[in-house]
Amino acid sequence: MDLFKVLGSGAKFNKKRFIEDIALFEPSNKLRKTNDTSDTQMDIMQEINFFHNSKSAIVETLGVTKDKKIAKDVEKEQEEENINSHDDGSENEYDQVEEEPLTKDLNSVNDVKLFRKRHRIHVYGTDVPNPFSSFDDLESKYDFQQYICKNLKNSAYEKPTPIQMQAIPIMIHGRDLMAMAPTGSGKTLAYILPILHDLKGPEKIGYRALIISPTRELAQQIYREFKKMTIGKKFKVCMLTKATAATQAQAPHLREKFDILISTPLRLVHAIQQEIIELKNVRHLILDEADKLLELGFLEQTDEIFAACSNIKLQKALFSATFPSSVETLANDFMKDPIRVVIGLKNAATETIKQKLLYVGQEEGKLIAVRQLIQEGFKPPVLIFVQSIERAKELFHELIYDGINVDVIHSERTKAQRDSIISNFRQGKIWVLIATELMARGMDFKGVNLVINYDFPQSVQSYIHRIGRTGRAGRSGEAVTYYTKDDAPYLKSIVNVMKESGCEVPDWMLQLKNPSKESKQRLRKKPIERKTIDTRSTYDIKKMRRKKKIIETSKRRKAHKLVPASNKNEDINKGDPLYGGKKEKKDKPKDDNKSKNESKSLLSNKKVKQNNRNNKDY
Ligand SMILES: Nc1ncnc2c1ncn2[C@@H]1O[C@H](COP(=O)(O)OP(=O)(O)OP(=O)(O)O)[C@@H](O)[C@H]1O
Repeated sequence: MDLFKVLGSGAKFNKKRFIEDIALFEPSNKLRKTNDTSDTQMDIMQEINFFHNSKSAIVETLGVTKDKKIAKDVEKEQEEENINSHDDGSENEYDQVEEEPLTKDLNSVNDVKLFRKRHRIHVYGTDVPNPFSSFDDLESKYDFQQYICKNLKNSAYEKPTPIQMQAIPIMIHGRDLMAMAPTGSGKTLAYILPILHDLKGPEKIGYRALIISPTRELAQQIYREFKKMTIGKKFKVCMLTKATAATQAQAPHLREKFDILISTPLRLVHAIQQEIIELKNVRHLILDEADKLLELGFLEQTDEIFAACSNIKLQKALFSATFPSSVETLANDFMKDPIRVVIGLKNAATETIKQKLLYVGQEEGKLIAVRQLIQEGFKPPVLIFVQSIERAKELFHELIYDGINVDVIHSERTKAQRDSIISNFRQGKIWVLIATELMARGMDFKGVNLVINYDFPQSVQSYIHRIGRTGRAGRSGEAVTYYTKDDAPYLKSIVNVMKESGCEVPDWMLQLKNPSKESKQRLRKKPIERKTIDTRSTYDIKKMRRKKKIIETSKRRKAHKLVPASNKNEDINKGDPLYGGKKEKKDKPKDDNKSKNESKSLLSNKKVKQNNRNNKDY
């Protein structure tokens, strides 16, 4: 078999020119056919069918209709469906058999065990409350208020997703929770519903629930979800912005009117330090994208927020699609008798995403591959991830002349620009959106068909979250990751994720060496240096560079006075509008009620510091 054909599918390359690169990837033993059969994929897909799609839909998702065995299975399934369907419109037997445990009360230990197994719910901890199986249970078993059930019905969600089935009862029972579930599997609703149930109604005693998100864009999305779910109840939900903080600073009496607060860490810390926000009544503290918020760069701020939440009855819940083991250890340290829930496999990609790795030779090959895709025709919307703001701008300047509706989003764009881009992308006005890591976490763009990792991701976690912008809520999606010979040492990390999520991976890739811990850490700290994305003449490039250098030097001079050194390279941090602002003098908030247990600082813990230094999973 021609190895280069395998490596270069999707882009045209000069084989002679890349002869050295080919040698780089050629394994010593002969290529063998992949071991991954479509059967295995099908089994996995059926097991993780969170949104209860039919078998034929799964086949469509996998794109394996040509596989004879599966095609036969589908045919059989359809035949069975036809046989079992009744003219009177009653449910067919096939559905009843499949759905039996879903509609049954989960009374016995065995029922619960079977139910969890079927939905790939893994629980760790003591006295774990039973999951629930249908949204009707919320009203009948847990006494949820009418308005919540009505809003749920209006959202047209038929059934809870596995994370909702298990996380909601845990939160209702007041337990601390660490919840890990795939991207796009409904984690937001899994914490919104129990919070609303517990708060009952507006109380005018100040914030009682606090949700922290690493980016302003995700915070806005969460805010919208809360607004949707609180229709019919006069809850006051606040998204902390410069404007809302200023209003509350000027009119302290307004603060008590609010019930729920959503914020990015920096914005909130700023408000705490200025004594604009009181968190002593907060009963629910949620960290969305918790592993990001517990990483160095955010940890200091998260710690300060924890310290300000002084209520002894504080319930802490962490949600993410990924939890490196170091973060899990840290979380275990500050949570009280927590329950850990894992849906499916730990740190895995969503299985409805068809993942591909594409060898592009040199940097220039990436642009060729993108242009080829454009020429061949693609199905928008498409998200393209690059590793830096600079490269996002460069790629944008290249693609703007390609006759497609393309835009670029990163933290250097104004808030108004970012809001308008997100809205236009959602409405389909932008076909291709070039983005930095800022967009990788939590953003719910329902119809994204394709994610392109133009630049190889700096960690497995980044890969999982980036590609997780497609294939959401049970939909299918595609993700392509371009790689050059510089990325080759890290390839195996992504191959492992692909393999685990049931994607076909050629045998030679499976035989690659895993990158060392040290090299993974190095990559995480600093991206690979790459050639500028530019097809202009050398003369033009030099001229531009000179101009840019002058502008940058002047900018740097100004910024140096303002930006805290620790945050300079964190694009995701810049998502917080406070980023780049003057760092406030740190006065810990005064908290007379603070219990010994609750005031334990995350940073004062030696083990925590060590864990953060040895972030092993990257
Ligand atoms: N029970 C449900 N049935 C169908 N769709 C649902 C259900 N619950 C939530 N959704 C939808 O699924 C989509 C993904 O939800 P959400 O954004 O909460 O995912 P997530 O798990 O937080 O993903 P990420 O890890 O990327 O942040 C949303 O569009 C949401 O409206």
